[in-house]
Amino acid sequence: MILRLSSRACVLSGSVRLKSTLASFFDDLGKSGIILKSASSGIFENLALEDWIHDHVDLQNRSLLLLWRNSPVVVIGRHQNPWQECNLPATRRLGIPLARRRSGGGTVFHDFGNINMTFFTSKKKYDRHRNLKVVTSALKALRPNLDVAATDRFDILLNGHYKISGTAAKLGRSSAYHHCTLLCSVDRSVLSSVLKSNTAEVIKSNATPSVPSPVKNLLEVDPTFDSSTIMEAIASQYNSEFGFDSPVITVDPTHEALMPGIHKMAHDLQTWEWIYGKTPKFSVCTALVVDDVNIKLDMDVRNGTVERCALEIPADWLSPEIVNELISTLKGSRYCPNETAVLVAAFMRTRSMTDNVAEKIHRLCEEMLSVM
Ligand SMILES: Nc1ncnc2c1ncn2[C@@H]1O[C@H](COP(=O)(O)OC(=O)CCCC[C@@H]2CCSS2)[C@@H](O)[C@H]1O
Repeated sequence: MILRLSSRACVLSGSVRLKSTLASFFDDLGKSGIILKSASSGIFENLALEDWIHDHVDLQNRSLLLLWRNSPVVVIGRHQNPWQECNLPATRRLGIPLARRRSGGGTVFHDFGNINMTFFTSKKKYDRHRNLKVVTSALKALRPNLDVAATDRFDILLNGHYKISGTAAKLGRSSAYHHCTLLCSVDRSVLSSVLKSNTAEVIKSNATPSVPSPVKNLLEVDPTFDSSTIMEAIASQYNSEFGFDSPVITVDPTHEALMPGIHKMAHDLQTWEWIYGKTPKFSVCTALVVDDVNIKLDMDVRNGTVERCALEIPADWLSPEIVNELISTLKGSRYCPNETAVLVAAFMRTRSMTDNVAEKIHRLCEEMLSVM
């Protein structure tokens, strides 16, 4: 393992034969506080890095701060419903991925203008107020007149009104992490368009709802700010708040030899079963209008899969036999536009039907896909 160390920063890389994993490297380093910066801007790699640290690093005798940034992505909380929280057709159109994290809480948008910080500690030392104090003090050290303060729900507000940081946490048996965002120069128009659900009013569920707030970027109040300087200030404030003297160590979360098992962790976070399938049970009830005909769609979705489906369609528009066959096709399928479109296309190919009926089913299917 190579450790390139300058006065305030170092890079870990594995271009020579590795003798140890990241966890044993930390043990050898013997420091009680460590600051890492991820070399990746991929959300799944970065969430996997959090998981890996949480599962493999000894956090009873050390604390660790991870700094990271992502390319554009919507990140939902562990117990949320993506159809309720974001505009999935808009995210697909814009090519913005959706990720489900392991911590609770609400939905946020990230891009390169957003900094993420993860504070890992033992459960005993878990202290969100103190961590947020690191962030607000770092900002005040850079701009003494800046009005930033943490709230009782662990947001950080700018000028008492605009949210610049949101918090979530995961508490394990003996260790914990608190992670938070910091809005420096995020594209706010993309943020608001992807976080505005197109289907929230047709969904009923007990999933955790987000708490929307007016947001602002730090660079909107001071264009001379830049996110690298802010990250450095947070690192240095972390050292002084907790009495550590760690340099910022850059770590590459794709490095399997350094972090055995991390590839699988990143893979698991990208599966449909995790991102959509972990959605708490929900129902969809909506009125669709096809050819001026009113159709009621009523579904129960469990593990992201259609468990019950009812379609109320006038018998003189589509025969009850064909409607029942269509319902049986949808039952057990993923609540997902691609899978539904493929299943309905196969249904139409394998049944003999007039062109007129095929066109009606096609238009009905288009309407159903618009709520998925
Ligand atoms: N990036 C970012 N930062 C701060 N606030 C945001 C952001 N994106 C959206 N929002 C606003 O917060 C609410 C949701 O607030 P809510 O309080 O419901 O949720 C959160 O704050 C969760 C923060 C999760 C932090 C994790 C850290 C690493 S991975 S994600 C949303 O509707 C917007 O109004």
